[in-house]
Amino acid sequence: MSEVLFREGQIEGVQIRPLRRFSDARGWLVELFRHDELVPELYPVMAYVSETLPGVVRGPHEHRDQTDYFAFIGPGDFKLYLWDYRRDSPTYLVAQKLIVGESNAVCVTIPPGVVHAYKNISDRPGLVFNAPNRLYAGWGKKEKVDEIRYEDLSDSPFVID
Ligand SMILES: Cc1cn([C@H]2C[C@H](O)[C@@H](COP(=O)(O)OP(=O)(O)O[C@H]3O[C@H](C)C(=O)[C@H](O)[C@H]3O)O2)c(=O)[nH]c1=O
Repeated sequence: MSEVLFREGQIEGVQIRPLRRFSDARGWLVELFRHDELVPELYPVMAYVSETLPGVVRGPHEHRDQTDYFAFIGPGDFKLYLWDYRRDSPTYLVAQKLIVGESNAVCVTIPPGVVHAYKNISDRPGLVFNAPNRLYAGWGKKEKVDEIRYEDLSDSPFVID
């Protein structure tokens, strides 16, 4: 599989939007998503938060049908890796990397077929919020999970540096 070669660029259909931190004497507040800023197809149907320990990577994964809506707001900074693996995409085989989180609070929508992973590059546990447009394992958790996992692929083209 290592013969797959990616070039760096911006991936079609991935949206990266800054999140505004409303800070005051009490602390801060960040809006995570609003239906008036999303197309209906991307309206979240569930949300979860995960903690990732320093130096740890989650992914690479892709979804067949689900769009992920990640919000990286801290604590912690992450290196986010994206690889366009959609044969019908104008940016097929484009890879994109960015630093997100405490130092760059953003939300990122990742369409199906875009392989993704993130690594906590901080020296403390980091949090990531996700509000996807599909239910994990379907209604009542009775369906197959919509994900293709590449973590254990030998000679993987999805390189985490
Ligand atoms: C996503 C999810 C997971 N789980 C359970 C299943 C496992 O027992 C446990 C950890 O889930 P998983 O191993 O799938 O987590 P990661 O492999 O780190 O995947 C995560 O990070 C990568 C980068 C992603 O893109 C995924 O969307 C995100 O789930 O939580 C649930 O019960 N509900 C959920 O919605």
